[in-house]
Amino acid sequence: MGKKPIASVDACKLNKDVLRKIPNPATIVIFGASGDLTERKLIPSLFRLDCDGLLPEKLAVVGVARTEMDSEGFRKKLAESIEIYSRHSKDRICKWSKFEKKLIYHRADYDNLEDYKTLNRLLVDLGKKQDIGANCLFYLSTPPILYPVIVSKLGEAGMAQQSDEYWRRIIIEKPFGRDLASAIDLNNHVHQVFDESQVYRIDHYLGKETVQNLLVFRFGNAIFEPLWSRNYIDHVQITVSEEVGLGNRAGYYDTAGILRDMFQNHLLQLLTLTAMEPPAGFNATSLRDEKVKVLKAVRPIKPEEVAKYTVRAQYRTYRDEKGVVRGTETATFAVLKLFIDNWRWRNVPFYLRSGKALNSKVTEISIQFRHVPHLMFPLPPEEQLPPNKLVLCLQPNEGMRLGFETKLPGAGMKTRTVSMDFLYEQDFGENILPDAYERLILDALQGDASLFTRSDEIELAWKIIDPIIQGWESEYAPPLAFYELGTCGPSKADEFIKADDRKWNPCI
Ligand SMILES: NC(=O)C1=CN([C@@H]2O[C@H](COP(=O)(O)OP(=O)(O)OC[C@H]3O[C@@H](n4cnc5c(N)ncnc54)[C@H](OP(=O)(O)O)[C@@H]3O)[C@@H](O)[C@H]2O)C=CC1
Ligand SMILES: O=C1O[C@H](COP(=O)(O)O)[C@@H](O)[C@H](O)[C@H]1O
Repeated sequence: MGKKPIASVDACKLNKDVLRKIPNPATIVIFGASGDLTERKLIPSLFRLDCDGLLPEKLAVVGVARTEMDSEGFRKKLAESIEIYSRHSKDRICKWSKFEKKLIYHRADYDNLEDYKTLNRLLVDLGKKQDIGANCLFYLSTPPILYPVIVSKLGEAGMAQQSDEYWRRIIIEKPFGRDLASAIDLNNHVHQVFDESQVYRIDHYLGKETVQNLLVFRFGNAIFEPLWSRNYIDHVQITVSEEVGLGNRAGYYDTAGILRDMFQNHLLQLLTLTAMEPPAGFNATSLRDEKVKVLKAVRPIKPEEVAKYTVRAQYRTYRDEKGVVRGTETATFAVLKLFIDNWRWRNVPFYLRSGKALNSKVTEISIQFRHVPHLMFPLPPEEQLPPNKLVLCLQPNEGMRLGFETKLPGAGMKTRTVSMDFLYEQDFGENILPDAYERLILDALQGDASLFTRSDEIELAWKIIDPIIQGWESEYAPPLAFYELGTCGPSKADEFIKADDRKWNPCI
């Protein structure tokens, strides 16, 4: 269509302008600072925000972990990872020397109160000497088993308390609990120390630009919303396919599996944003209230129904991976068929599908419309025109595609499916999309919890997932299917949707 891309320099400016509201001076304290997430996501995101001038001048980042290291060692380790992982490393590496001065390492044992008191003295010192003040964002980036003890010690050391002059906030990484009971426990635990308004439960999918664009697409345009219901939509497919396998996360993954790792959080979040009613305003309460209504309306799959509504599978070599329990039944691929029992979505199936070690990395939401009610064009008996399809691609080719029928030129009335496409890269330039963590850390510093999950959302999501896990661990479980690495998943998944006279959008 020969779209003219906006020059990427303008796109960068556009992006910065949208986000530009520099937070007040603050210290960010990362627990688990010697770990993978800190190195791969958190520090690179903070660095990029700093490069883009979106962080306050007066800022300190204190990394806390048990590993013996000093601040120099911490900076050196991260500098190496910045070179490897940062998308803009070559252009920006000179800025690193300025940024790294903000990084401080504090060795601590997570259960030692004395270490927290020393940490507190360090924060007070930084606050005074560098004029940062007392605003503090704690980031829990340790294995989840450590969350309760860290929260308790922060409370005991008096570090969670805020005042009219300064704020204290805490970001808690996923997974938030491993079932409903443990999530409630963790919520209760956290609420003994922090008020809900101080708590930011992160689901990095909500920080993805294209996920937020789903809101603009639905509620910033008048033409799609009237079609967005059972009256026009036949079914919805939400797919998160990954090429990566287990990596070095066996300890966590083998006890979690795909439902806890991906469905309880990311896939259900995508479902809520796709299905929710228009919120009255773009603020944390309105958005979260609407998402909660969707989760409440999801028809639970009972343990005895799992064979009817789910597929579970494992990639062929999973059991040979290091750290995996021999003969484990942990699923690395799943399909769920969910229904939302409300006026808008009654009897519209939402097929949720995700898996590891597949043939491509794709995240997309595919809205499949109904067939035309009456076909006036001559077609052989039993044949139908393909229905319209709207695909929202969240990664990697971020954009949207609307498929519709056109007449093939020439004699007769033959048709072909064509599409209208929007690609971020084409309209806004390359490398325009910030990493999800950039957006979310910035939001937390600014006190905007809209893109974080509330305690009731987390608990409702577990209420949907728990009975399925129970069913999978019971006599009602569908047989575990197997699939080869680098394929589209098990044939069982194809049979599952075919039984409903539908087929998967051919993305994976
Ligand atoms: N990595 C990722 O891509 C993602 C991670 N997450 C979540 O973020 C959190 C952090 O992830 P990640 O960085 O990968 O985790 P790591 O396994 O790398 O752990 C982070 C740090 O925690 C400390 N630690 C690890 N195990 C123990 C233990 N048994 N007892 C005490 N301390 C321990 C270690 O530091 P030290 O020994 O120095 O104290 C380690 O460097 C997790 O909750 C994870 O689920 C969420 C989404 C993606
Ligand atoms: O939270 C997680 O997400 C990643 C996938 O995230 P993406 O941004 O790369 O789509 C997944 O690999 C991991 O297992 C899970 O814990």
